[in-house]
Amino acid sequence: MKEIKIFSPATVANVACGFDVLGFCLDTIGDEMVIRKTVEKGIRITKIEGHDLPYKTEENVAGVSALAMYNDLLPDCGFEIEIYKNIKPGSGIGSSSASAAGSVYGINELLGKPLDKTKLTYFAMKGEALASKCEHADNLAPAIFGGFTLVKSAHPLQILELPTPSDLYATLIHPQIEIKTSESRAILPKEIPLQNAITQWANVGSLVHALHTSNYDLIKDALIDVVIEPHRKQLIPHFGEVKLAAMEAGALGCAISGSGPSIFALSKSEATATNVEKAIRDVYSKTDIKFETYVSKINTEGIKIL
Ligand SMILES: Nc1ncnc2c1ncn2[C@@H]1O[C@H](COP(=O)(O)OP(=O)(O)OP(=O)(O)O)[C@@H](O)[C@H]1O
Ligand SMILES: N[C@@H](CCO)C(=O)O
Repeated sequence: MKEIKIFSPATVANVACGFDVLGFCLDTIGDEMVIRKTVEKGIRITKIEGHDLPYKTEENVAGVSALAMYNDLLPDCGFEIEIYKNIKPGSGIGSSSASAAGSVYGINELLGKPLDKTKLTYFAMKGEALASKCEHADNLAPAIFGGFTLVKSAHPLQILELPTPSDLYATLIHPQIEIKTSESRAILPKEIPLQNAITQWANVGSLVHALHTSNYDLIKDALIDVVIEPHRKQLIPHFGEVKLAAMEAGALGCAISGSGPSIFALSKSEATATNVEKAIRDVYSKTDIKFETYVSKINTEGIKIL
């Protein structure tokens, strides 16, 4: 195989209580990428459509992750990468992760799959670090493994795949403002009160248990973030109103997606997720901020070949 075309999905990191460890994969939103073997050695980005991003290999997350893998495997060929970007950079739904994960996934396929998914995530983290100024895998792991994932440890990298209850649907609203992950990390406190830590780790444990047992009431109780949301919510206009509208429309929970500005809600059934979409659209329709909304099944497959 000389060339491969892939779909690299958008993802929701943190899932309310699991800052930097939990994430899930979306179905209907994602980038496409073409990866091609070349005689000329090295990694080149030859085409980017959809958004204005750097072509220089060392300045694009797709190039940085691909180069890290390439320098480790030292294959007897080079690779060209084309990026067809649908996920707006700085959206909070894993735009940088989709590129960082997509390039290593594609190269691995073209080389006959020498690496497992954890090793792919490891190299993708090198690219993700360019965007967020730190190596974290909570968007990358769900993009590569699919479904819900928990990053047990980033160094050494250990990823747990969690089950996806079959009736769970996500609703997303993406206000068209850009929040850089590096900036929304910079405003976070370095220390947190012990009582908040206790509440948060109880919620993470409960959410993991709820996913294993398809306990939707417990999902609702656990989708609460007392550590990060209080600091980041002021970066997102109308966050409180969106959350209230989503909960009144029947969502199990509603929180900031990744580092924002996107906001996600989880619901039991597609019909409820669609009602939630309507309710949160109504909030932003009354403002002059442009926005997009999506309803998505949880994507249990992750990145796939088209
Ligand atoms: N291939 C790429 N795709 C997306 N962003 C890229 C890419 N290469 C470099 N970047 C840079 O990364 C930054 C966007 O990444 P960032 O992590 O801030 O947003 P995000 O991935 O949408 O958010 P989140 O990680 O919270 O979901 C922008 O500064 C962008 O220029
Ligand atoms: N866990 C990360 C996800 C965004 O890349 C954050 O919230 O900063």
